[in-house]
Amino acid sequence: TSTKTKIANFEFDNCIMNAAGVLCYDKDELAKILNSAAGTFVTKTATLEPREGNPEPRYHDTRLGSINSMGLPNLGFDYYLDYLLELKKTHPKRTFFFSLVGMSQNDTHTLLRKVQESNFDGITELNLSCPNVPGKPQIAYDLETTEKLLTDIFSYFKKPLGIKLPPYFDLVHFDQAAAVFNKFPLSFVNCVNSIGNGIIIEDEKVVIKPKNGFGGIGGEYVKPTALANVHAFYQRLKPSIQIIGTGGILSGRDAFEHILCGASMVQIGTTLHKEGVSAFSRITSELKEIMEKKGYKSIEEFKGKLKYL
Ligand SMILES: C=Cc1c(C(=O)O)[nH]c(=O)[nH]c1=O
Repeated sequence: TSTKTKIANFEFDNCIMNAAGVLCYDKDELAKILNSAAGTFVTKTATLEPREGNPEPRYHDTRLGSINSMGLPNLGFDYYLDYLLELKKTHPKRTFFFSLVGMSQNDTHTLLRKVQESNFDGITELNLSCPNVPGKPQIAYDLETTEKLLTDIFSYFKKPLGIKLPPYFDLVHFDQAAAVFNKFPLSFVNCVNSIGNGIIIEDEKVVIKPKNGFGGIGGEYVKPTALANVHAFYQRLKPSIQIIGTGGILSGRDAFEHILCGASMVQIGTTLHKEGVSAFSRITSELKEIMEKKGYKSIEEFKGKLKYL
């Protein structure tokens, strides 16, 4: 039984990895994932210049998940590119994900042109769904802007590229979004980013400082929405655009459900933040156990095979 997978024609020994933003801020954190049971890693979403992010407290775990309004703190594009190029020398056979977004469309083009011209030969994940930069709407909720951005990007960007999406909640929005994405040579869509702008309260107070306590929700709260987005896009997108499933994965069972809905790779966020990298080996062995019980030798045998009543 193997949990190996392929994304953009790259092979990974394991279809389980981290979600951008969790345990991927610097080289030390990324090295922990590199040396864990995870199949690969994605960096914290990088912007052109380093960012401090929002005032703390800006992350809070709850029994059922998490809330965050980090505000895109990161060490800047060059830091992550340098590390990724270093890894080409020390780990030439491995493929990694580089998450990025500009604070403006121009910045996004500057970043992607830098990637295009660099020796980075992994996979780029363009984050179209950060819910926590005050004054900046989530790009992917504006399909006209998204289409224009992708049109411009694919006029010069020729390396593997996927997009990180916010959750959609309306079947017509799935149709409209899929119609846009199907126009482009995307390697994947990653569903879903945190559910934007929830509130968690303890006693009479919010638990995070930014935005009067409004923040992105992750964990058990979001699995039904994550599974629906994975499956909706799996049903609607052309086969060349794969699905990465993110959201509410605490166990091998949850990973199994994401793959059943059509995911070719699954990403762990809140659970990784709570448990650390041992979550990767635990979830992988739980998934393998389920596959063995059901007689599945590879994830291809049940990927997308969700049954209807
Ligand atoms: C990249 C910004 C994001 C952040 C953040 O840095 O606040 N939090 C999320 O839950 N998702 C994001 O995409």
